[in-house]
Amino acid sequence: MKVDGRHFRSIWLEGDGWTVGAIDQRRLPHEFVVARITTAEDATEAIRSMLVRGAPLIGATAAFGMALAMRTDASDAALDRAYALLLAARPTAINLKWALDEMARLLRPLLASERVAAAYRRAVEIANEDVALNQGIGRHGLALIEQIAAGKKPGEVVNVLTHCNAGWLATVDWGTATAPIYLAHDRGVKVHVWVDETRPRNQGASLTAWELGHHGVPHTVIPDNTGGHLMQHRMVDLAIVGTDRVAANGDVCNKIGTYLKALAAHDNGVPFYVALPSPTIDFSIDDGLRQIPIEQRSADEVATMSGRTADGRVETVRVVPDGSPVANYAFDVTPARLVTGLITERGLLRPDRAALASAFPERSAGH
Ligand SMILES: CSC[C@H]1O[C@H](OP(=O)(O)O)[C@H](O)[C@@H]1O
Repeated sequence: MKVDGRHFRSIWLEGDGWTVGAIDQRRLPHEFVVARITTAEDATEAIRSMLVRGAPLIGATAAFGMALAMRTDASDAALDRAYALLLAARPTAINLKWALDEMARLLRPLLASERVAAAYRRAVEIANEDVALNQGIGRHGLALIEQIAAGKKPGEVVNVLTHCNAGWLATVDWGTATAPIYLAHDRGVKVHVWVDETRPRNQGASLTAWELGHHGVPHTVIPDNTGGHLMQHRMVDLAIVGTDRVAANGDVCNKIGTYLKALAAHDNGVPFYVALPSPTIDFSIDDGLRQIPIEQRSADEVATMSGRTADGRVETVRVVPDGSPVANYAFDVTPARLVTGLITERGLLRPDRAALASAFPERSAGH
């Protein structure tokens, strides 16, 4: 999407044909810094440190990480080492394993001499496919927003609430939850976005607000605990969030706090949609609450905050007493019963196994 009028993706193959560029999301919104990823170890650290984050982008980064690994050493042992290294970077987003499996399935049968070119070709394909999948999600989600807009009085806006960042920064481009929003905005539909700040890493305040601002989409950043109040006062027409893994029964794993938003939406009759590309579906599990691993991240992410000082410096300060224990669960699971529908590249689906298997038979086969 656009940054100061210039088109960017979140990750790309550089002109030298082998190094990988990526926006360092840890520096946003105060600094726009491009990182160079030149090894599988770099790619692993980029995922682990959240230089890149968001399920589809994590997958694309891992695919490039495998290509970088093959460039260094295309042996079977090196392939297995790179797969294991990248897989261990973060546990929850299923797109990471999906992308690694795609790469391994392609590379294992090849001669070592064929692997580098094939790996880069597939990594670029995975990135390009993600963009196309998100555009499909955008088209299907647009219909929801247009349907709500049709019921509004002239001049009234469609108020959408979103949690965390499932924008173009969480994918290669367009985003998942934001794709319908960008399309609606670009078509002149009056849309406004309530942006949950999303503690503790503030992906909403730092990333979603930054993206929407650069695209000119009206938005308001709100503390995480505000959404229920807005829903009680009919100030939210629709909630759209992303996801890191959807179980075959329609349970949705997403950023911590999503479950609480879904409860508030259910209690107030607000449609609660989850946007996802099909690589985010895990057909191997049918109970999200019990089977999806929830990442626990460092205490520092909760105990400290970073921001820009009045004189323009970016500083980090401690906001929790020294010695106070901290728990930092990065995700939670929203049961399918609280999800109105899934917005996928193949349409709007009920959050259940039958609908998912019918829409994606090629992926559900064997599970
Ligand atoms: C389109 S996937 C976005 C998804 O990923 C985020 O997690 P993180 O920032 O920790 O990678 C969050 O759960 C988003 O909804």
